[in-house]
Amino acid sequence: MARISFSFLCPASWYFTVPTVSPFPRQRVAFLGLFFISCLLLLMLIMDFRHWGASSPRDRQYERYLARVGDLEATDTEDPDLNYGLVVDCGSSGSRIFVYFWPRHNGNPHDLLDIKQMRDRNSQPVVKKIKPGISVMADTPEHASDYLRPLLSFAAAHVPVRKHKETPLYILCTAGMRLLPERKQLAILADLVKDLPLEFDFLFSQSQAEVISGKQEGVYAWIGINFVLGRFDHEDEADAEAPQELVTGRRRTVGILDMGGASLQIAYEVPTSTSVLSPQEEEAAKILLAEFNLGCDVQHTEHVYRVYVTTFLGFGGNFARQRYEDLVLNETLNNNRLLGHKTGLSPDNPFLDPCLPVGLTDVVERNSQVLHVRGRGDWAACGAMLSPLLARSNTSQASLNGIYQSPIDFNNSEFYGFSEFFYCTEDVLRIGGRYHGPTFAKAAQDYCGMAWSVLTQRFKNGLFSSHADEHRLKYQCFKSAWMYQVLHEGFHFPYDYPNLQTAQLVYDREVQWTLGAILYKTRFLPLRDLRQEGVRQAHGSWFRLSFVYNHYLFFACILVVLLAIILYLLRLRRIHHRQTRASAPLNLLWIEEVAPIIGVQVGP
Ligand SMILES: Nc1nc2c(ncn2[C@@H]2O[C@H](COP(=O)(O)OP(=O)(O)OP(=O)(O)O)[C@@H](O)[C@H]2O)c(=O)[nH]1
Repeated sequence: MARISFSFLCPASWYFTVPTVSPFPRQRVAFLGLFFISCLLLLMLIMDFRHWGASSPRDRQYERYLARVGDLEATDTEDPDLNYGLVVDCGSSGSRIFVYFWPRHNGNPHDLLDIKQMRDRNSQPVVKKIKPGISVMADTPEHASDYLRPLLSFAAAHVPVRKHKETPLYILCTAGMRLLPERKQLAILADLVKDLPLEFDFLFSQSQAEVISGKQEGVYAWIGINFVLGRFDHEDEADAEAPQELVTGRRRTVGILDMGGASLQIAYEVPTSTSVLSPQEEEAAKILLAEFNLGCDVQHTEHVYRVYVTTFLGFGGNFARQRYEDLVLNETLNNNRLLGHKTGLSPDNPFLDPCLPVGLTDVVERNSQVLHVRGRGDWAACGAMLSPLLARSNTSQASLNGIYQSPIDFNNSEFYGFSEFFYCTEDVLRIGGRYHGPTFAKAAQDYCGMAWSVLTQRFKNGLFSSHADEHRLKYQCFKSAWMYQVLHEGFHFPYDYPNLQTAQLVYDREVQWTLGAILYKTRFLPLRDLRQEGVRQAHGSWFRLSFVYNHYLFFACILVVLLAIILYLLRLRRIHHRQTRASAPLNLLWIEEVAPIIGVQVGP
């Protein structure tokens, strides 16, 4: 048995033997070896391609952590690769501008743009708020652009000037404007479209200034929070932070409750097949369902979401108070007329309002009618008085205003409450975060029962949140009772529902519907980036797959070449053996022929 050493290829100890009895098996072994190694390499290549662009779950979690930390840092305005976008939220109680930015799209068509709120040099979010709402310009629409100027000047000072031209500006108006006649809405928007481009260089056209529907507002809020929570990530089960959150291969999304000054929104994802409905309910459900694709391409159907979304105009905290005052004024004056009373007609005979803190005095005026009120801070009585304002119907499938509500699985769901849901729990009660019905009710009841003089003293002593103002103090009792009624009586949330978080910041990001709006409006931008990238790489794509780019391919080539050399050497050796055997008789012949001539003796 001959031993063939491959020491020129491998370390000295890496040698193996091949029988030399027959050259055929030896060659077969070599071929088998080549085949085996090639398969191995192919497998490695396939695995490498599968994971191309994807990192391990641990890496992903670490990347997410880093991204969250990065979110808190000042935005690098020197970075030429950053894009910016502006959203003005023109609400009923005020207007705010949010400045967002995002780096180039990462190239994965499954991902949305990584949009974040811009932070200034001091790492503070770039946001500015003004009061009152834009609807105050209803009678002087020609000055609407003057009203918004402070907000846009503020944004212009933060976004790098070289980026202004490519920075989209969206002016989106909500319930305050919705309540105006259409003619007045259009006059305000027309003034913005005409005058703002004269002064500011942002990317802005007529379609970018609009009064959005409550349904849109709800969907945007839903998109915003689910994006911040990473619920649109489509990952392997092993990658999920909480694997039970995964439903049919994607993460379970959270629902939202958003109570503004004038309107209220609820939105949550519903399964494609809901329980059996009557034809009328089926019809109602269709109107209240929004189906949309967050993918950058219509073909990416894994980004299609079906969301139940409803808006209730007049159910926001401030507007609900107005409706309540209307109700109280009308009922009191009617009773006065019928019973000959004089309740509320003078300060010394006020209407005792259970929804105001004890001792707080106020005057309600409607047209020429006046009602004097004084708080008596009775949480239970306040709740009872609010009940008619919920306008519920008798069916259990309906929520506020008798509107059909898609079933919520209260044992397997998660909700976030924004705006008034957060302010009511946090500003003065300081129990924002995880909501617990009985705890909230107790704290709100205690607040209502406090004397107004005590509350104002506590306010002066700075015992409440820095966001709390006198308006909050005054209406906290009413708003907390309203929020409680809406949640439990209107939307049928169990009193001990454990999965509601009230929030303004999530992972230190301010979660507003405006974030969802810009995500939705820029959802096709990744497609544009991907196309550009595609064109750029058209020539380089083969090169990307070449051995210079992929080290497995590089090693594969080297091994193939080396194996080819080995085979060649084996073949040479075989030929050499054959020749040696064939030349042996010749040698003998040569000896026989030549020996006599030169006198050599052959043999014994
Ligand atoms: N504590 C606190 N209260 C706020 C803040 N912003 C607004 N509010 C108050 O919360 C109430 C509701 O305001 P928003 O949530 O901004 O609602 P809006 O956008 O004006 O109302 P809609 O047009 O119905 O969406 C108002 O009474 C505001 O005065 C804030 O940042 N902190």
